[in-house]
Amino acid sequence: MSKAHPQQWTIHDDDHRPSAASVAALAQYPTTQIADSGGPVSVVGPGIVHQAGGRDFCGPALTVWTKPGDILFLLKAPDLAREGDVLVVDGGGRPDAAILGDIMSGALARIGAVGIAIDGVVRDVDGIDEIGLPVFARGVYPTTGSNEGPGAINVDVVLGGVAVHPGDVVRGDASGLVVVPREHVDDVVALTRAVDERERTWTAAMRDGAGLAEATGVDEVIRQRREAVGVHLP
Ligand SMILES: O=C([O-])CC(=O)C(=O)O
Ligand SMILES: [Mg+2]
Repeated sequence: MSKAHPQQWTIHDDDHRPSAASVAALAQYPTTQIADSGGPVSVVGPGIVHQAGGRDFCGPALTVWTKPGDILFLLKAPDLAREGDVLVVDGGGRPDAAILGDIMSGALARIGAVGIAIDGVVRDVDGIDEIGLPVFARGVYPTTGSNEGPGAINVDVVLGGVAVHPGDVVRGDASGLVVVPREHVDDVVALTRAVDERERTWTAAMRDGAGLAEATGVDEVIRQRREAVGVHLP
């Protein structure tokens, strides 16, 4: 949990967002297939999970770093948000001071933000459920913390052990969160399409009567792995 950031007190408004078409292409695929793509994808560490609102979103990151438990720069963040954005907050994982609730979520929803991912805890879950904006965080806690800074907006942050740069694309669904660097979104879409096609082939084969092992070609993999480790069975 860091109480300082090299760019604390900074607010950037540069637009690093990838094209809406690239974001929409990535949004077609679930986090699981994106994570399986083998491309330059970060998987947000365990512990940051769905807390309130919807579950499904995909959009470029508007990043906030805040002193753990402080809400000053979260209150400013909606001024920098654009339609389609995902608010990503590095709150150092602090568990005993909520840094977002239904008032902030409502302000972001009105601007057209599509999701919120917080390395920290949140509150006002019922209100956020009513608003519907997906919120992922480490947990819930009823009291807020301080309102004095420092913080920073649109700087490099860490979410669940993963680096997030402003404009990187965050995809969330019921399985979790993945982050795709803004300059690699199209590459990851192409790699993920191949995963989807492979899974469709398996499903079609099983629909035609194949078992799981046959459909996935796993017998051949087991044979090769046995050979590799030098096990020779009849
Ligand atoms: O956690 C906080 O202080 C913010 C809050 O309650 C809200 O946005 O409704
Ligand atoms: Mg509140």
